[in-house]
Amino acid sequence: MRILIVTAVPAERDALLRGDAAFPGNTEVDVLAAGVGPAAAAAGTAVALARSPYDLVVSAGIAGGFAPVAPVGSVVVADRVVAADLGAESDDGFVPIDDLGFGTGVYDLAPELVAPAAQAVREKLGAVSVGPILTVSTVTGSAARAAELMRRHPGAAAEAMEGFGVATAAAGAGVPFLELRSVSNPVGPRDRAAWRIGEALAALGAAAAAVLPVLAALPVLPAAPVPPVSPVRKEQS
Ligand SMILES: O=C(O)c1cccc(C(=O)CC[C@H]2O[C@@H](n3cnc4c(=O)[nH]cnc43)[C@H](O)[C@@H]2O)c1
Repeated sequence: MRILIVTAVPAERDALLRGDAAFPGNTEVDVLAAGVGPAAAAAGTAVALARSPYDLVVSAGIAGGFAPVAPVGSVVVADRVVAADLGAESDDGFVPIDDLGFGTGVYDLAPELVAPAAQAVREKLGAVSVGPILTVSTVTGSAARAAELMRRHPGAAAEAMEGFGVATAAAGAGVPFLELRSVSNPVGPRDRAAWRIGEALAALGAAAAAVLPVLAALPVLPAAPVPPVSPVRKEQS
């Protein structure tokens, strides 16, 4: 089993590398800090997958948590990732890219991965939230925006900036995907004093240490069909 974990920044990567985890001997876990935001995450993941085969891709890092589902210091396992600001504004509100007819902004994750990952975190840390994790390009900074996201995505657990990008690259390669986050701040009014990054990085490392041996012991999920990537050659006139 070869697992690629994609974080945004080196501090997240190092928290994952530090955590002690015992895998079966045939397991390899690589951790890539690909940059902040969905574009950097997608590009970094796609390059890593093009260079080397993996059986599973995990987007991991810190996140904002939606109250009361995911308090600061808690851990979230996504059952769905949503590109929450990919679409169009209109007089009637936000129109998701799915409704525009330009593809999808939603990936539902395999229950065969989500359930054992969540169970592993629950057993080790005592609690876990399972729910949609939103991917945004702009960090939410107001109560109004947080309320709007919760209205559009009932049950949303957390908000971060990379999951959908990593998931898109994984889907493009037919590789199963999971997102694992620890909560560093509440989603809501901007308040840098309220961030608990050290606490969140420690929780991330502990969660990964719990989850990785469980994932490594699972049967490899079959590769999903990949969408075509077919450039068309322009002829000289
Ligand atoms: O300047 C701010 O107000 C601010 C508030 C929260 C996070 C940031 C970041 O620039 C961190 C981006 C980085 O961390 C993840 N992250 C952590 N918390 C959140 C959040 O509330 N909303 C979105 N992303 C968050 C994210 O995945 C990035 O990798 C700045």
